[in-house]
Amino acid sequence: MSSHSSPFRSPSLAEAPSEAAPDPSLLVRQSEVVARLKQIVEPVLQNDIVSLGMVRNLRIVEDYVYLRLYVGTHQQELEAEVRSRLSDLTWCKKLYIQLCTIPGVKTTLAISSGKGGVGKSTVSVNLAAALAQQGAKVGILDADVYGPNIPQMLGLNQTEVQIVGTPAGQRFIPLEAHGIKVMSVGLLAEPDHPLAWRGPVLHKIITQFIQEVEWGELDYLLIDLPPGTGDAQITIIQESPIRGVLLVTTPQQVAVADVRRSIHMFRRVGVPVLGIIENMSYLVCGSCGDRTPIFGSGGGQQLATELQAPLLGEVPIAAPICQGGDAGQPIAIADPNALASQVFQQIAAGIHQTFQLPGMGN
Ligand SMILES: Nc1ncnc2c1ncn2[C@@H]1O[C@H](COP(=O)(O)OP(=O)(O)OP(=O)(O)O)[C@@H](O)[C@H]1O
Repeated sequence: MSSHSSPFRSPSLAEAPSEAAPDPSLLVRQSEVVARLKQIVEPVLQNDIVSLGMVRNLRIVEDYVYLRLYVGTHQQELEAEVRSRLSDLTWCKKLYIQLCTIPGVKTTLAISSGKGGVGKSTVSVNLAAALAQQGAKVGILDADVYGPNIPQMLGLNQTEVQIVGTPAGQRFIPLEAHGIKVMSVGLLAEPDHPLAWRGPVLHKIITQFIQEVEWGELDYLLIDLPPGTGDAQITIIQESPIRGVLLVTTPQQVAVADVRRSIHMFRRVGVPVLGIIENMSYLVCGSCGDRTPIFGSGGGQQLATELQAPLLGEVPIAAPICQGGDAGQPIAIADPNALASQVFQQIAAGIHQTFQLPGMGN
């Protein structure tokens, strides 16, 4: 990950402006606030919290400053630092900071794709497995409301979700398979009934998912997003402290065009794009080992170059990957020496290197 240009860049912090022309004095105030926030450096990534997408929804209304601070559970002291940095703004009468965190979770990453069927869930479970094999505590939140198939891919399709009462309210207890904790929208649906949630119901269920799962302590939570750039994706992105997104694509031009749209959406809302994973990149010949790019070649690399997002790995197309998904045994676990498993291990190692979580032997 480190060999490419940084995925962390300054987003536009303000919410979409209203129709009316912006008040020039508020713009001055906004730039004063942003300048101060940009002085706060996150120690591991060595970048400022604005460029890292940790501050979003900045709003200034007269003498009030409102912002959302997106942090991991080990970074909550940043709130005090933000308060202290903004304390000398003489005009600021009140500072509202909404801390956006998931209890117990250090680093939340999203797995996204521009379109369905490119292997986003396959990548999520195998990457989770590879991270767990490298010693991390990992969970997957399957938020793909249109096709929640993570439980099946981990062999959990017939399992019921437990709900417990806690002093903070009711909580879902995640399931566990292969050492990975799992919560899925699919586990709440009747078997064989489509999830037809819309609008406010969808928003409420997603928000509940993010806030009401008893994860315990996790180094990484991978959120499997629905494909595309619709309401469901935006809600999840707004409600969760996503530190970065991994975009899955296949080499075809149609898939690549959709990923391009997704990348623009993430950057617009200020979520860093950590990189691209190209799936079904090539078929390896069983006898001679030659690689055939059956869906075309170079799509992932082309995007990486054009959009300055690193190409993190190229996963081959192989029957055992599909069979492993159907059988609830991800290839990274069933056959750690397979070429695809090695690609997932490399991507997982890059993630560890980037986030260097405390308590993980760094
Ligand atoms: N590299 C691969 N080699 C062989 N089969 C694969 C590979 N990647 C994914 N598949 C298979 O392709 C199908 C679609 O994969 P998957 O469900 O992971 O895609 P998805 O992007 O999550 O789809 P959706 O968003 O529509 O749920 C599955 O049957 C899966 O096993």
